[in-house]
Amino acid sequence: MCKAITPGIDYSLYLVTGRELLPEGITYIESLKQAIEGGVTVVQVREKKADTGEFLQIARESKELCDQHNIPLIVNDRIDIALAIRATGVHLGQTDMPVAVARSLLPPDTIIGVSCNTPEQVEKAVQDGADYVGLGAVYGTQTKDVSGKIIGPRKVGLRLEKLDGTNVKSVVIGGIKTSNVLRTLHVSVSTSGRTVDGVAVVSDIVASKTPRESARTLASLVKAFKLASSAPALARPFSRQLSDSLLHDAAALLDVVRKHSPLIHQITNTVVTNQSANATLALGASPIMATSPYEMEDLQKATGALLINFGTITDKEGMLQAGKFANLNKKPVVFDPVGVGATAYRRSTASELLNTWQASIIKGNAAEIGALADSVEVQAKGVDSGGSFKDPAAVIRQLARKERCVVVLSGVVDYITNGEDVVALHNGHPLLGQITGSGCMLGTAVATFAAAERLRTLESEGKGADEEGKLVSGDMLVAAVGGVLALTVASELAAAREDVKGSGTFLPALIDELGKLTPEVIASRAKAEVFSP
Ligand SMILES: Cc1ncc(COP(=O)(O)OP(=O)(O)O)c(N)n1
Ligand SMILES: Cc1ncsc1CCOP(=O)(O)O
Repeated sequence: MCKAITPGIDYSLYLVTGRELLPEGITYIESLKQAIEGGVTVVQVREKKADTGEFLQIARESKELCDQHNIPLIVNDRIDIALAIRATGVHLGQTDMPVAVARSLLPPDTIIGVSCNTPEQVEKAVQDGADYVGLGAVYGTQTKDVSGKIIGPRKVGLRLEKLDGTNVKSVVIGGIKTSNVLRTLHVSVSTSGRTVDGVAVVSDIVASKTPRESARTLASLVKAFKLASSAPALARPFSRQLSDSLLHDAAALLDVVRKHSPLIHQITNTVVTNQSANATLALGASPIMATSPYEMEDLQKATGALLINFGTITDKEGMLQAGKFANLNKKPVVFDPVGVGATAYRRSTASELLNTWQASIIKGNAAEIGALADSVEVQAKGVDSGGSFKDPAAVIRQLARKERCVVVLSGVVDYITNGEDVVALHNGHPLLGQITGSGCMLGTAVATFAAAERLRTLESEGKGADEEGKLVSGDMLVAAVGGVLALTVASELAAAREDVKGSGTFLPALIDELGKLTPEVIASRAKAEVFSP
């Protein structure tokens, strides 16, 4: 449909009003004024209970205030009110007036936004000529009944894909707040790399006693995210020489581990807890194996990184809380979805965990990675993997893009990707496959190196201007390469020892060799191949 060119609205922080949520002691207009002063970039007047006269009055007052601050005003549902106050736009739901009818009634340059819950609704909104779409509900919320309509942050990208090749803008809505806005923006990306233009918020601003500060915090996080994501991507075009520098950087992290001895918080399975804690100590870090949800808020302030391994899922609430607070404190989160393909409960738990927090690195064997990537090529045998992929690089790249994190595929050859470059590591000894928990120790080593990489970045580069907009500092590809090399190189050294006669003597020797490793030994023994897309 042919329509006027969209004037440049800044959708970064889109306030949807909600008078019923105002705290005692603050008027609607005062709250709106403070929100605008705090950095709201567009306002929608949403009145679900007011009669026409009252709605008109509120809309008029809102328009006057918005005009004073040069902020566009959108009216929810009501074309007549939008016309009466000469609003910048209207926002229409799926059961409201069709876009074409609204457009025929409104001045030609009026902005029309449409609520979309499904990808098909986005497709239709585009065809109908919407200027922007409100995608939601992303999370549950008390502000509106969204039962049966919660998308989850990891599914926003599927809706954004429908905007490819168009100039239609998008905001996410539903349960967005200061504590989840960075994670929501980070994961709301289509496979083509399209991100949302802004976040729409009701309660986190309107129900606040200090709406100016609430809006300021949200606005600053959205701005910081945009700054961080517009920074040039990893400036490490791969060549043989650069792969050497990657290996060197990865190996050097061992010295950072030994210097800082970061606390590595591990919620892991009962089979391997002790051995993973010993591996952490041997590398030079400090293990803490706490599982209670009640201590996660405090703990994540002190940790260097978090490992969540759900081999025996007895403490799901602890896993949910730990990851949430690790994200809030910008600590790396390594997820080891042990046996995820084996049961429906594991699959739904993995989904719940990944919807609640952002993993920095996902590590799994072929069956686990296959299950998360929705591939049926490799099947699980209990928690073990029953084979390998024809094109492992393609599978992990796709998963890394979908989950917006680094992915480690463990096996005879270990593959690691950030969604673009893939590193294949050919280190390791077959005895690793003959002891229980070697995969879990790999997760421990990766988490330890992730903590070191974060510390190295903060130490060497300080808090860069774009740091506020990132979920975690540092290059998690380098961290994952370092962690995998540490364990696999140590396994080769352990297996070569004369006192190692089989898997029984191999495990203590492995712990010893982890303790004796040096960055030089890791770098000199690393056998790596790097593939760029
Ligand atoms: C920006 C934005 N997105 C979605 C909505 C929801 O609109 P709708 O589906 O029409 O539901 P109500 O808001 O009318 O209850 C919105 N208002 N704004
Ligand atoms: C209007 C609307 N549409 C989908 S969710 C929602 C309410 C969002 O409110 P909050 O930001 O308080 O979760």
